[in-house]
Amino acid sequence: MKVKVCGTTSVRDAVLSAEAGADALGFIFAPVSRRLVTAQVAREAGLSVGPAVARVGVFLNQGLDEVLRLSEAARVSAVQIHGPVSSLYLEHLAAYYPVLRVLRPADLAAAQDVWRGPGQVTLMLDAPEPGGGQPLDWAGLRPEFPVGAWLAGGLGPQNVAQAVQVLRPAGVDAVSRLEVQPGVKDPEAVRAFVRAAKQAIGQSYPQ
Ligand SMILES: O=C(O)c1ccccc1NCC(=O)[C@H](O)[C@H](O)COP(=O)(O)O
Repeated sequence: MKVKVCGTTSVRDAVLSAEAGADALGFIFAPVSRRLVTAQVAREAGLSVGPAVARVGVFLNQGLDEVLRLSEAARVSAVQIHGPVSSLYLEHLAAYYPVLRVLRPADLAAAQDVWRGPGQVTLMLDAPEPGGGQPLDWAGLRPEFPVGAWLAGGLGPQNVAQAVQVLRPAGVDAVSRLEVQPGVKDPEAVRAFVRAAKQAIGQSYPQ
């Protein structure tokens, strides 16, 4: 199971998350976000942690040209796509980058746009408001939670172990419970989140 720390806006926070053991850092390029980062800062932050840590560009309702341009400029290693997009959009993007496709649980059944062709598209289930800190109903989601999917939505140091035990996601992602203010990490919360998530792996997955 992978652990992603999202909403990275500085070199300091990138290094902090990497040293805490995060497998992936999220850089949000959606203009509506309070954690918006420039491609230049994301690139510097990504370079500061080295190639073992995935650098994920996060997008919401943005066109392909913009996603590809910003991803190239920031030198990300994967992209995360929120909002309605077509299967053609995902197909195109997956030719360039591994894709984390974010859906709300309500959209899961009708998700026709999850790409199943060549290229890597991984599902992530998140709350309706990205970065809003609202946990999903893990028990209710259990029967339909897709194997290999990631989980986000209101995860933090206090609850990530329980979420992992219930759903056994392939990855977890969090932002708002790891901050002192939007876009600024709380070092203790980041360390505790990564530690709790990694400990939960040992207790929740068959060896
Ligand atoms: O966090 C944002 O501001 C944001 C804005 C627009 C699109 C995506 C955004 N965040 C994406 C993430 O990956 C968050 O980590 C995920 O939604 C979970 O957030 P939280 O519930 O606050 O942990």
